[in-house]
Amino acid sequence: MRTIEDCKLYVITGEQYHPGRPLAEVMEAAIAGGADIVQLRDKNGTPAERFAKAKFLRALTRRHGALFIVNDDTELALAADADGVHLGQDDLPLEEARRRVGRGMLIGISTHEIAQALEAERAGADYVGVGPVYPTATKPGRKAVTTSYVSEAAAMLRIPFFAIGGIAPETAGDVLAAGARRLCAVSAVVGHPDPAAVCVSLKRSIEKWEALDAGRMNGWTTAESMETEETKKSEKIKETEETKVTEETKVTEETKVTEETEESEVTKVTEESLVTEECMKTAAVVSPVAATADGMRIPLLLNGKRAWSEASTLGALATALGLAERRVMAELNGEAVPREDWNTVQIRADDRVEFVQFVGGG
Ligand SMILES: Cc1ncc(COP(=O)(O)OP(=O)(O)O)c(N)n1
Ligand SMILES: Cc1nc(C(=O)O)sc1CCOP(=O)(O)O
Ligand SMILES: [Mg+2]
Repeated sequence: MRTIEDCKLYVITGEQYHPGRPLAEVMEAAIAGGADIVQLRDKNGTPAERFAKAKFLRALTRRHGALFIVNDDTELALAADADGVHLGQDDLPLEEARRRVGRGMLIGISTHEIAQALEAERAGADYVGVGPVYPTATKPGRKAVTTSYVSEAAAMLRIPFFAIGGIAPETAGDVLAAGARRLCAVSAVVGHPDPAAVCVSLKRSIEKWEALDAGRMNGWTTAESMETEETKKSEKIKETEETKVTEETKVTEETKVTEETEESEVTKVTEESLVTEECMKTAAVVSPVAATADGMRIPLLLNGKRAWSEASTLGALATALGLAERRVMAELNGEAVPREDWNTVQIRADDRVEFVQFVGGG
């Protein structure tokens, strides 16, 4: 059976979004498209109706190896043999819910700010919802937390979190760029004529970011591994550097050759050429795997790669990367920033920073 860590796409029922279309058909399509978790959220049904739906969804999810969570109601979760229960800030307190459902059942908690999420983690929640990221008709009147809360959650939580509220194929990219790796949706999936296709699209977006993470973990040196590196004998380090030619670096070499033969004036600085191990020694920029929960690092996209920066200005970041004296240009969110402004331009969460270096030309 799937564990909560395995689960990336979470779909919640919302029968108001598919009038005339059976719950069974919609949720089966969502699972077929890749939903890993299904939650029964039914605010209007009678107890008997809710029990019947819960029993049905339990059987459906079990058949497909997906998890089944009941919203709000620990008794219904137990009666239906669900995998877990989801509780909001105004629902049953987590400690009481744990007492009722025992250790074997998952408990998820809705959170709308980082303090609530850290408290849920401390109190033993198995996962948290982080939202609503965007305003949503499914939860009217609740203020959007925006992607900055997603970034905080990504930097500070150890337990899995699901970004929720206005999640759709159109918004998923920004939410994933902010650091979410798990998404939860209602209307975009169940209100769509083709719920399976929406799930496939959301799942692909998540997997794309996971693949980027994996590439980064191979390509980046973490603070911890730097220490290990430094204890190695210098010959050994040299030997490793000579033999460590990854597919990625090969591609970079090929790209460089092509660009040089085409005599292009500028080329985007690659991670390999700029964010070297020397840079990493400053620990001002660390890979996601080395990020700690001190909350002081700014999440950003550095030359297209996710990074956490302790530097708060473009100038400090360039210095930390060893680029301050090099012939490079800086772009912040697609706009070139003159070098004389680097030290005054602040870096904010989710900024896109590109360092671009001159090659050849006049
Ligand atoms: C995964 C997930 N996250 C958040 C919620 C919202 O729970 P809550 O704040 O209790 O609001 P209601 O859903 O009960 O209206 C959720 N259900 N699931
Ligand atoms: C049920 C719920 N809880 C939220 C929270 O932030 O806690 S947002 C939400 C509704 C999500 O619906 P949709 O995908 O249609 O926007
Ligand atoms: Mg609730």
